[in-house]
Amino acid sequence: MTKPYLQISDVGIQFGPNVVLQNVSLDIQRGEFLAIIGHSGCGKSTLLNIVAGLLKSTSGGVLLEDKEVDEPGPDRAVVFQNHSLLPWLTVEENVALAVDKVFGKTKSRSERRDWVRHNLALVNMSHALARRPNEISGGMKQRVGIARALAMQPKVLLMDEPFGALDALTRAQLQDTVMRLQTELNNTVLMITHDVDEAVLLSDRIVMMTNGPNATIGEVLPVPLARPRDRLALAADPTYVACRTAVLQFLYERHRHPAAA
Ligand SMILES: Nc1ncnc2c1ncn2[C@@H]1O[C@H](COP(=O)(O)OP(=O)(O)OP(=O)(O)O)[C@@H](O)[C@H]1O
Repeated sequence: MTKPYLQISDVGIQFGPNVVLQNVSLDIQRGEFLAIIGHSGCGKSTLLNIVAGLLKSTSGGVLLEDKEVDEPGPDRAVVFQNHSLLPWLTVEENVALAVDKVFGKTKSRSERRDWVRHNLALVNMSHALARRPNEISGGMKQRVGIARALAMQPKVLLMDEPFGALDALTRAQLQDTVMRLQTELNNTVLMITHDVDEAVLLSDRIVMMTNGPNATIGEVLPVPLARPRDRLALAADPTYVACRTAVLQFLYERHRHPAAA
C-alpha cells in the first residue's frame, strides 16, 4: 500500500464543551478527488479548516507528505463559496498577487505573467483579464478563484462548497470545467458539497459524515467511474445511479438529520 499523501489521523475538535468532530481519520492519495458530504452543521467546514491550518484540532493531527500541518500555507490553497477576490484589483492582478507570493523568487517577471495567464486560460477567463470583480458575474468570479488556487500549484486544493452560490446552469458549467481540469492536471482535491450529483460526478471517493455533535466519518464510498466523465451519458449509467442511491440512502435513511425527523 502506498503511503498516504495527506493523512488525517484521529482528528477531534471541541469548542468549549461542544465536541464537534471526533475520531476523524482519512488517508488521501496524491491525485485523488474527494468530496465531503453531510448534513448542515456536522463539521465539514471545520474539518477543511483544520486541513487548511486555519483551525487547530483538539486531538489527532494532519500530515501532508509526512509534514505536520499546523498553520496555513501555500501548499494548501482554499476556494471558498464566496469568492474572496480583492475588489480594487483586476482579474489578472488578483491571480498575480498569489503567484508573486508563491513564485516571486523562483520565476522571472515574464514567467509569472505567462503563468497567471495560462491559469486564467484554463478556466476560460482570458477575455476578462483587465476587468474588476464587480464587472464580472458570480460564476466568473468563482473561475478566477479557482485559477488563483491552481496557479499556486498547491499540494492540495481545498474547496468549501465552491459552486454553492451559483445558479444551476453556471454550476454545471463550472463542474464541467473542474472535471476537465481534474482529468488534465490530476490535482489532489478535498471538496465540500451538499449536492449528491456533484459529489458523484466529480469525485473518486465520497466521504459521508454522520450528524453532529460528535460527528465522524460514517462511510467512504468509492466512485469507480472512468474519466473524462460526461454528465449526460452518466445520468443513465448503472454505476453512477448506484453511487447516487448509496449517498442518498446514507443521508436520508441511515443518517437522517434530526431536524428533519
Ligand atoms: N469557531 C467556532 N466556535 C464555536 N463553534 C464553532 C466554531 N466553528 C464551528 N463551530 C460549530 O461547529 C459545528 C460545525 O460547523 P461547520 O461550519 O463545520 O459545519 P458544516 O458541516 O460545514 O455546516 P454547513 O453545511 O451548514 O456549512 C457547528 O455547530 C458550529 O456552530
